[in-house]
Amino acid sequence: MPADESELAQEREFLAEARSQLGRMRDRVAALDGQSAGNWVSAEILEATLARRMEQLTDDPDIPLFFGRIDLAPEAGTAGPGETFHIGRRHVSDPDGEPMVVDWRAPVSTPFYRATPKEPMGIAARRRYGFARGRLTAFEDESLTRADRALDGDGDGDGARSEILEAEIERPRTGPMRDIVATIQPEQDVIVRMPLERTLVVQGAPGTGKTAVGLHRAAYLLYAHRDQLTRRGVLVVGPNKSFLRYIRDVLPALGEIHARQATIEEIVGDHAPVRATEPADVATLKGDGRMAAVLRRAVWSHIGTPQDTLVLPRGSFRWRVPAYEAREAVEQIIARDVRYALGAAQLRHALAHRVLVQIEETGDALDDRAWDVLARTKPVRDYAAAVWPAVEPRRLLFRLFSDRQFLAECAEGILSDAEQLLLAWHRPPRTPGSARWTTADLVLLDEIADLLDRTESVAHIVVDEAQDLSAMMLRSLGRRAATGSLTVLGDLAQATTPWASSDWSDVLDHLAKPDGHVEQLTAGFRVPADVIELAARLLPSIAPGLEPPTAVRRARGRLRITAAPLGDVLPGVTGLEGSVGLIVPDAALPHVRTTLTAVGLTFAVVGERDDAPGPDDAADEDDASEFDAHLDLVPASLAKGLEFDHVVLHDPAGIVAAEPNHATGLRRLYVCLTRAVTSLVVRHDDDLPPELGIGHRDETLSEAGAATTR
Ligand SMILES: Nc1ncnc2c1ncn2[C@@H]1O[C@H](COP(=O)(O)OP(=O)(O)OP(=O)(O)O)[C@@H](O)[C@H]1O
Repeated sequence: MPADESELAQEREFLAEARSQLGRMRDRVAALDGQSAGNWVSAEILEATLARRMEQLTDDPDIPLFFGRIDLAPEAGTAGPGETFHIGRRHVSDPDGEPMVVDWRAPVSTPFYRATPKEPMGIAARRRYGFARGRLTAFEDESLTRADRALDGDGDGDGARSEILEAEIERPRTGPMRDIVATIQPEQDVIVRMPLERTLVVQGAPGTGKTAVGLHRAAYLLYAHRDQLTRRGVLVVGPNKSFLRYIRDVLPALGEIHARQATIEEIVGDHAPVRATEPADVATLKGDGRMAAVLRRAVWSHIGTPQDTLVLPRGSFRWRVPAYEAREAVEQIIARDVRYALGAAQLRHALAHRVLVQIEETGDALDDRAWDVLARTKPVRDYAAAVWPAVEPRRLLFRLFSDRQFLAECAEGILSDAEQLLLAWHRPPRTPGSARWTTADLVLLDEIADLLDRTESVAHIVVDEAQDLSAMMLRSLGRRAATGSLTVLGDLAQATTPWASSDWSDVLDHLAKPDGHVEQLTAGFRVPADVIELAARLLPSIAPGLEPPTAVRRARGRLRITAAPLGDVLPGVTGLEGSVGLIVPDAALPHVRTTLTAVGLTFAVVGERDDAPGPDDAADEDDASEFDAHLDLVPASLAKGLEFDHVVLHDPAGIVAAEPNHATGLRRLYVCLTRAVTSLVVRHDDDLPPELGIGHRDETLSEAGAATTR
């Protein structure tokens, strides 16, 4: 048997042994009894821990148990080889507790991702494994010792190109997003393993792995700070529900099921259901950071100045707190800058305390309970409520939008008259209950709720496509990470909302994390060079300071620009291996759907399930996803974050025109152009936007209907 063959056989044996040890670990956990804990609380915790452990130990035969190996450099003065570690998705140990596979997140695994010949990090060699359906089929060794590499003639390089890595990068895409745990690149790994306390922004061009890195960072943090993060929570925020369905398998595949994945609408959705949309200028103003000051004023404007004496009858006595003392108490509480609702409670206690002191002066000794009892008496409650009335978020926002005088008082010096006019309802609903709230309203309700009562903070939030969030949306996330940190992912060139950010330091300010810092990713793992080159022509118009990604895919891709009818273009694409996305202007969806049906193609429509009747969760728990279809029909507004092996982009001019202004339209087009992994067909009837620099429609048309084919 050749050396490689016998080595492969040994590795297969090792894999089989590791699998059986994983089975043993699982059996052991299954035999443990959660009820053996001392009391019901610890029993419940133990049962949950055991259940999680069982999930982590589940062996999926299609998922390789390990994907890499590092051979430590022998210690100085020792003769034999150094220790070796197999790196995998989870830890597997033998019956003596010795590790057979180490978790990719363990510190010992770091050199697998980061070591280079220049910085070998104590390892002599790195091995990568090739798998086909869970079966080990190949391995590839890379020496990191200078002596070996000098013999190969590349002693100073940063690392050899790995065929296994390339195969992974080039693999045809099918189904929802997958993890990249076997091939995380050094600059990505640095971000993944940043300390938990660090809030960071990851700016990166399309396909540079921002989403992948953000999710792996969540998995890493859950591993490195297991107790804290499972107790306090991890939140992954995505731009829409179909995107969340696209990424939902990544964390579970990494053994992590305890992160909540939600859209911003879902996060603020507890306050009221969204029942309306509104013009972009109104929504933009509602998302402006100045609204925070308006709302603060609106909430605190409720506090009145005590004018009367509080009279508290108790037995045959009538205790009194004069108005000036009550005023003093109110001022002191306001100066403490507490939340509004807490302030109300403190006022009750301050008034009660003044009564308590008078009672004690008569020689009666009272304890703290008496203080509480006094604070809860009706005269104290009524007096405090009159001075510091309860505020309900919906009622307050209802009043702000329907009472011009009140709005003017709250917005004076903050919003112009024209802006106030924009906010005011012209035909106010009759009651707060009948108001048709918009998403921007819900975000304002969330701000009000936080002015009243502190919002609970989770330990870490990963926010994707963050460039699209308004200042007020960012504030709502920032407050949910007030005692935690965030990983903010985005690309300013892909900003497509009217309220989007154009500067990451503003984003950090709105998140209340001004010390956060910005990392950049530049290597593009998705979009082939020819497609990037086309999309990058838009950059000077949409984001002058930003660079296109550097394509790491070896294939330059296929790019075709044609005016041939859609029905003629599609059959040539749908027959190809890998997923196909047909991206169309939202308004063209019904018409294109009819065309697809007419030519007999089977397809799924991205986002369609969001409109389906019934509870959202039912749709989400349903296993099938639109991303399991071979052909997806994608409204341009939902293309962000997705990728397909082959993309047909229908009617670019229509995609641009659908946005409120040309710059946003071009950014939407940039997003749509950068979804392709292997091939892109741009199909158009109208002239292409001049920024693409392709010239007139006639020039792009060849007789065959495919002028630009590379
Ligand atoms: N290190 C890597 N190894 C292999 N594939 C990778 C790597 N990094 C990223 N990818 C792949 O590149 C593709 C793009 O990644 P991802 O969607 O995370 O990029 P993005 O920067 O979020 O893109 P966009 O800005 O378009 O949302 C995915 O298929 C991902 O699996």
